[in-house]
Amino acid sequence: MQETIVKIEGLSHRYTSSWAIRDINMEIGKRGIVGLLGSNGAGKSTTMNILCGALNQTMGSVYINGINMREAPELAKQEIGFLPQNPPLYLDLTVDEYLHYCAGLRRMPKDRIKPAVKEAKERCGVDHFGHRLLRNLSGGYRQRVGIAQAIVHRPKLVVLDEPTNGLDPNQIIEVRALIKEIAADRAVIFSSHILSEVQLLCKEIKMIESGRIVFSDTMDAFNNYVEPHSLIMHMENPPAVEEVEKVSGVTRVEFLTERQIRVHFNGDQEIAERLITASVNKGWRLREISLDKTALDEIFKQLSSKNN
Ligand SMILES: Nc1ncnc2c1ncn2[C@@H]1O[C@H](COP(=O)(O)OP(=O)(O)OP(=O)(O)O)[C@@H](O)[C@H]1O
Repeated sequence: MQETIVKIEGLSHRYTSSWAIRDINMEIGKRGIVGLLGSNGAGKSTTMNILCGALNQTMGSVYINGINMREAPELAKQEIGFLPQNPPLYLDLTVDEYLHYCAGLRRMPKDRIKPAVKEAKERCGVDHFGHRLLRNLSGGYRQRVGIAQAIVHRPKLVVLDEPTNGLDPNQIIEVRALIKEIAADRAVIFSSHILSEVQLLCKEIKMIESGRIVFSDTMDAFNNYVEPHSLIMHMENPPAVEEVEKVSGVTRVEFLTERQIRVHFNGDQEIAERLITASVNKGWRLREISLDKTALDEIFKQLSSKNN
């Protein structure tokens, strides 16, 4: 494995009586985008807030580039850029004023702030908005400024908590491209509750459910793991179960309604073609065939319960 920028050991946090996250361990390399995927309330924000020093954990340790966040928070925070779920944008400041202020907060030497703000604005595509008040920017551009404040001090790690939330589809595409670009020379942690978003952006995935890491591997490994192994067929003239089971690759068939069946299969997804051919040849009058999307939710549930 490449050198690590983040090491988390036995991290647990309790807000009141119940645990929000429990015994989280992870290591993150110095380059590329790692996706933190989990449903609402799974514990993503809690983990990221602790990681960035915005929240003190109940138990466990966080090391950023070898620096213990609890013991030397100011030093550790210099290595991190953070875009929280609700970015702290001061709407009465201009983009320039805001980014200067953020660079100052990160203890950048005064003479380095101006060029750093210029570079961050250019990278995030907001250089022509330097004098504009944040309140007069669209949601997509505000988010770009949010990302600019996260990279202005040239941190080695950028943490983005649901950065595409609330953006329209075009803005999402733009922000995604920007995230890819800034990950070229540093580590980015990207959280989302949308699987497809993580699949598009990330090389590695950590899945968190009910406060625990339930999957941690490469995106390829995850995709192999969660590939659907069943599909749904809707037919006007469905045959007996045994007829469908004769199609090569089919392992099990179950009736969901009078005209709808779930077909479990092994291996290749060309099974759909073979089922369509069988249907045409044998007059099953197929109306619809689709990969079983509920199967994915099922896998998420299994992953969570296995690890609880
Ligand atoms: N300030 C708080 N006080 C008490 N409980 C909290 C607080 N913040 C979060 N929680 C609880 O901790 C658990 C984890 O929440 P967290 O916000 O980390 O999840 P999340 O995965 O980021 O979800 P979301 O995407 O909805 O923000 C949830 O059960 C949540 O209700």
